[in-house]
Parts: sequence; structure tokens; C-alpha cells
Amino acid sequence: MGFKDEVAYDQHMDMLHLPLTANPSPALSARSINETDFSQIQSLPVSPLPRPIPTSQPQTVHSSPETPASDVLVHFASNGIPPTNHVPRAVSEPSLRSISSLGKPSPVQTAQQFQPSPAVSQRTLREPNGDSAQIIVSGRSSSITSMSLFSVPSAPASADGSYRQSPSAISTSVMTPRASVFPASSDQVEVGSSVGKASEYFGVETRNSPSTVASRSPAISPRSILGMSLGPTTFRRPAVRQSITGDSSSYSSSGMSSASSRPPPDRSASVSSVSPAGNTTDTDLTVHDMPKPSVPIPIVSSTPPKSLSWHCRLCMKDPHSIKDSRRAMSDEYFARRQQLIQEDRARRVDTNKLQRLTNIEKRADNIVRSIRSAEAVSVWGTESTTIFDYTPDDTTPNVFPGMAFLTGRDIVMKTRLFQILSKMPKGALLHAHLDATVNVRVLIELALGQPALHVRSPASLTANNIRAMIPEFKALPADQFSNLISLTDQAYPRGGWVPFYKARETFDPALGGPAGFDDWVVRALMINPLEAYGTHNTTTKIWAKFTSTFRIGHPLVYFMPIWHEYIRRFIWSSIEDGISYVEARINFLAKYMTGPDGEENVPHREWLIAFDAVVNEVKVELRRQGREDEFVGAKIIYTTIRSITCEELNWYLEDCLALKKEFPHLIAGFDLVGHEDSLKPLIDYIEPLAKFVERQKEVGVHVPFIFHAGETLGDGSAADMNLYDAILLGTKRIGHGFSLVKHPRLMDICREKGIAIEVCPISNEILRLTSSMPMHPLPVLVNHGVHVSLCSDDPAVFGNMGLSFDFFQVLVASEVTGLITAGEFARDSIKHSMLAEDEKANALALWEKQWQKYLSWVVEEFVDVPKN
Ligand SMILES: O=c1[nH]cnc2c1ncn2[C@@H]1O[C@H](CO)[C@@H](O)[C@H]1O
Repeated sequence: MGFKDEVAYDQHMDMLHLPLTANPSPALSARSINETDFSQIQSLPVSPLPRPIPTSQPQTVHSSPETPASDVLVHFASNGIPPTNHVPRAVSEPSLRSISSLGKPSPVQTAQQFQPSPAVSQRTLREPNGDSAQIIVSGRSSSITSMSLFSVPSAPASADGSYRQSPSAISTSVMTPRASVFPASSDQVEVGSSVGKASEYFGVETRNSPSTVASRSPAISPRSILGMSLGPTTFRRPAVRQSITGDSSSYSSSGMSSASSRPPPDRSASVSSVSPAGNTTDTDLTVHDMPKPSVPIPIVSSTPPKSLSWHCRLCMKDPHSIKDSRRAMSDEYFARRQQLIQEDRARRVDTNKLQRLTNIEKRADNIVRSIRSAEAVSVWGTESTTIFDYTPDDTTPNVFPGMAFLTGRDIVMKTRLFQILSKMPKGALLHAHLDATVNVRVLIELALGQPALHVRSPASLTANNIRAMIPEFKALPADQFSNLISLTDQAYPRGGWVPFYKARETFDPALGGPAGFDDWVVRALMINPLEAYGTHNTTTKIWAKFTSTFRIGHPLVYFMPIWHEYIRRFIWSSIEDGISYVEARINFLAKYMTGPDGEENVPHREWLIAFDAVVNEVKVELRRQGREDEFVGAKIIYTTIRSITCEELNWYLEDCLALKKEFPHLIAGFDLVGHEDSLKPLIDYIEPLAKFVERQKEVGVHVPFIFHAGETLGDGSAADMNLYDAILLGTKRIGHGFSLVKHPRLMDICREKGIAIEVCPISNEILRLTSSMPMHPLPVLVNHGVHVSLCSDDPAVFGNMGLSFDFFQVLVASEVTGLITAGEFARDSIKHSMLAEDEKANALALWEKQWQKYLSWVVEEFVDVPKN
């Protein structure tokens, strides 16, 4: 990316408009999702089908008028791998591709499509059970219209009647639509693919409704209930009584006639089935050639189903032959099981929200899940390679959803999911170190306009030494301006200051000229993939590099003429990314910043005056543009470094109090920053910190603690123990809290007291607390009911400007999050901000308005994304 592009990149809108509107890959366009997947499937080797496809003629299962059909329970069985949109790579990419291409059960979408009957009652992920995992989706529908089943041809049944499916078999399998209908009892109809060598099956039960399943409506689409199994799997075939008739096939549990090995698209079938009680049930089956991708997400739904019935689908016994008493026991077990699942999932931070979704929320969430699922294949799947194609010396980045951000960012920016998230109203940004919030190429641009700024190097720069040479910057008083003109001239005197703009202008063309100068500076101010994932691949080593970026960048940012513009750029780029409020951590360690005269003479209160002025100016400009609803303001969290002595801390605390008194609307809290693993823990400062609380009462101001704590892999280490002290000292939020999940009691306290966690996913990954997003503890917090707000931490160092990237990484990496949950993070960020109550209410109201507008945009803009 050239300098201009990088600048444009920081003007976030430009960034968004560049690659995204152009739909970088046909595979990424909504229209082409199916087509693309279809062609992928077509190209897979075709295995002989264990049984034919239902006919191209509509088949109808006749239902007696009195057949109840209101409560719907969809069972989906897969192997031991929970449904996920990021199946571990080890499973083998081809099988991942097959799954995602062919669709997976999508509880959200299924639930949605059970409408308009309002009582979608249950969506549950059953955890892996032995070598199987199941999803139960249940809800109410007045009709079942069309459904398709897809299965993988599996190995022949073993002696015990079970079927085993190996990953390699899957990787070369063609998905086969299959369907069957069999009566479960007099008041139930089941539809399943349980005949033949299918390695998965599902059933739909209907009961207790005045309507019949025969009614034709698009209430449930095939792809909403798709399922397949993956990996080593054993499934027992449930016995089935069925007959399916059509123009080209007719088969039953005991066998099937063969038809074509692949069906034409969108075949319809009507299936006739007679229950043991003699009732006839009608179901229209539409067998689609290609299901559309969807993502299964376990989410608690609003109300439990009125009743749950259960048939053992993992045993070979005909469910209808199981004695009533056994069935009753099963019912009871599964009712209790349901209850337990319900109670467990009810802890999630978003449970309330998920129980009251509007149609538009459901549809927008559905779209995001569909796109995520499609892109798990088209973007993050390795389309042309199998695990066997990789070689030991392969240096290709490991591509998967939630992959290492520094190598994945360019891919992220091309996705439709990113396009969606970049437009999302993010709420508040609660954790960002101000001096690392503006793109470093923009910072270079700002520095170029300052004649007082100079740069030096330990030696004249050459091709051989440039990687080892670290730049140093300084604003000098006019009488010390330098006459030197080049850092790359052989005559350059070691350590001599060169005017910044001159050094760039004269940079040796052999070293890349001005662009080479920019790259040299950028390398010093950012962490690159080689460092994060190679040379500095531990928390300690990467922190050495990380700290150096602040030390080197400090003289550029803490120079009053740049300070103004820096804050301005930060706030505008935040607004463009949908952030409506900011609490920036400012490092006040240096008691003075450099003024326009090149002297270190600007005290802290003037830093705040400048900050205030810029925020007000931005607000005025927004009002002028009629955009005042987009931004409610910015505050400051006073920080200093946890390397100072207690005496020094006392000075900073008093300084903070004085600033709070003078700028009560600006100072939002107090924090100690720096590497927790190597610097001082909170307990070392316990006296001054406790005294600070008393001093606040004396002075009559309130400065809440908002501590960094637990940004560590330690367990019981001093850094980890910071969590205890932060909580005992009454912290309002916790910065990072990465190790919090190791402390069940502390998680409880955070949940009960509403202590939100400022989670910085990309920061955590780059600073090596986790090497991939799927292993980030965020879902544990969310499922435990601990509120979180997503934060960027140091976007200038990591390249995650705004919040879109962090939302993206979280969204693709875990099933815990969909668009609705992302919305909850945004809502929570405002709720847990330090805004005054009236400001908060206003900010929340404005956000809700933006959110509704945004949901409408998602639904309209992505209308072509298939419903699942
Ligand atoms: O993730 C973090 N944890 C702790 N300290 C941090 C983090 N990011 C930045 N800083 C610290 O904040 C100061 C700049 O404002 C720097 O000292 C930097 O080390």
C-alpha cells in the first residue's frame, strides 16, 4: 500500500469503499454464493449413492385433517464435532468445504422460518455425546413445506449395524440429497434421511396443532434444517417406515430404487406416509440440488417448547417399537436435559435480547450468519489444497476464520462480512491508548508539516544496516535547527539531527527514496507479522518491540502542534467507523510535552484544553453537517506507568485530582499501564491507591479506577493477581482481564457488580496471549454473563483502526457471536461508559436509532442473501 493509499485507509470511509464495493471476488457476492458452492460440489468426485434421490414430481405425505402440526422439533445428528463455522483445519479442508458448501443446520434461521407462528420455542446445541453431537431445533410452525436432507455416502454398516464415516471418505464425498418421511405415532410425523447408508439423519415432529403439515407455505426451507456429519462418526440407523413415491423413485426403509446419482435442481417430492395409528400425513418435500450455506449457532430461544418428545435416534431400534414406559422415561430425561441447557445458556449476556428479537433483527442476523458461513468456505477455506498438499517448508500463512490478524488483515478487508461490520454503529470505544490511535503513515504526514521536527539515526543508513537502525525523533527549538540534509549520505555524522521532511526528501533511491523512508519509520512504529509470529513470538519478546514503538513515537505525538491534529484525526476516523463515544487513555508520565517552540514546557492541563477544544470543534462540524447524532463526545482516562515509585504515584494522583477538579467533564477515570508481567503489580501501590480514594472524598470529586488487570498468561502470578486488587479497589471496568476466566469467583463478582471487561481481541493475539481468535476467552466471559466491550487498544501499532477489525475477528472466530450479540457489545460499551447518567441515556437512545437504521440497511443491501 502506498503512502496515499494508507492515508486514505485511515480515512476509514475511503478504505471501505475501495475494495468492497467492487466485490473483490465473485465468490464473495451474495448472488454467487450458491453458484460458487454448487460448482465446487460439482467438481468433487462422485461416489456411488446409497440410494436414489426423491423424484422430481411433488410428493405428498397425506395427513389426516386432525393431525396436529404446531410444535416442530428438528433433530440433527452429526458426529463428535460441534457444528461450527471454523472447523479445525486438522479435520481437513475439503471436508470443511463440503460441509459449508452444502449448508449446515442453522438454528437461528430455522427459528426464524418457523414464523409466523410466534412461539419459536427452543434452539439448543447438544454437546458432543460420545462420538456424536446433536442439535435440536424446535419451534412451532403451522406447516412444514419443504425440506431437504443431505448426507454423505458412508461406508457400509458394520456388524453392529452402525456406520462409520472417516474424514478422508468425507473429503471425497459428494453430498447427496435424500429425504424420507416416516410416521412416528398417530400425532407425529417425522421426516428423515435415515435410510440406507446415510451417516446422518434428522426428524421433524409435529404435534398439537389444528393445522396440518400438508399446508404449503414457505415457512421452513430445506436449507434451514440441513445437516451432515463430519469426521469419524458412528450412527445407528433408526428404523423407518416410509414410502416415497414419485415419477422416478419409490423407496422405503428396506431398500430403494436407483435413479440418477445427482438430482436436477429444486426437485419437488410429495411423500405419503401412514402412521402406525393409520393416519395419513401429507408433507411436501422440495429437494434442492444445492442447499445454501448457513451457520449453526447455539442460542437460547425465548420459551421452552410446550412439550418435548424424544425418540432415540442413535440406536437401531425402531422408535415406534420402544415401549411406552421407556419412551416416557426418555421424555423425562430429555425434559430435564432441556431445562439444564436452558438454565446454562440463560447466563449469556445476550439472553434477554435474543428472546425478544424483532423480524428485522432476525433477518439481519441471518444474513450475517449466511455470509459468514459462505465466506468460511470462499475466503477462509483452502479451495484448492488438501492437507496433503502442504509441505513442511510451506510458508503460506495459516488461513482460517480468526487467523493471525497481521497476515489476515488484507483478506479481512475484502470480505462482505467486513463490509457489513464496518458500517455497524459500534457504540463506545472504551480502551484505546491515545498515542497509538492514528495510522502511522498519517502521523508521518503530520510530521512532514512540522519544520521543528528532526530525525536521527545511529549511523548513515545503508542497505546492509537499515533494518537494524532505529530512528529517533525530536522537535527542536529554532536556534537548534539542523543544516544536515540526509540520513543516507555517506558523510552523515552519527546521531546528527536532520529535519524530518528533508530526511524523507533525500532518502537514497537505492533504499526506496521517500517511500523507503516511510517504510523505515513504519517498521519502527508498528509490529509486523514476522516479529509477532516469528522472531518475537512470546509475550515477553513482543512486549519489548511493543514498548519500543511508544518510546520512538512519543516525540512525534507529544508535540503540541501535532497533538491537536492527532486527536482530530483519531476522533474523525473513529466516527467514520461508527464509534459514537470515546474514553481515551492518555499517558501523563511525561510532565510536559514539547510546545511549538521546541521546548518541553506544556503542562498537563494544556493537553486537556487541546483535547477539549478538538472534541468541541468536531461536534460543531458534525452539527454543521447535520450529523450530530453520530458522536456524543470523548473523555480521558488518566494513566501513568506502573514502573514508578509510590511517591511518584502520589504526585500523579494529586495531578489527576487537580485535573478532575478543573475539567470534571473530561477526566473519566484513573489507570496504571505498562507490561503487567514485568512491571509493578497493583498491590505494590496499594497505599497510595487507597489514600487516593480518601483524597477524592476530601476534595469532593470522584475519579473511578478503571484498571488494566490480568493481561497475562499467568495463573497466580503478580499480573494475574492484579485482578483481585483491581476488584477490591472498586474498579469500574477491567482493561483486558484476559486471565479472568481462570477465576470463577471473580467472574461471578464481575457479573454481579456489572464490572465490564474491555476486551481487546486483536491486541491479545498480536501480543501473544492467544495465537488465534478461536482460542480467545471472550466466549467464556459472554456465556458466563460477564459483560464485555470490544476495544482496539493500540490500533496504530496493530493496524486495527476503528473497531471493525476487532468485531470481525470475534465474529468469525466463535459461534457465540452473531450480529445481535455484536449489537449487545456495542450497547454494553455505552452502558458501561463513564458518561453521566443523562449523557448515557442520550447516547443509548441515539445508538438505538442508528442500530435500527443499520439493520434496515443490512436487510436491504443484502436482500439477495438467501434465507436459511
Ligand atoms: O495493552 C496494554 N497493556 C498495558 N499497557 C499498555 C497497553 N497498550 C499500551 N500500553 C501502554 O500505554 C502506554 C502508552 O499510552 C505505553 O506505555 C504502553 O506500554
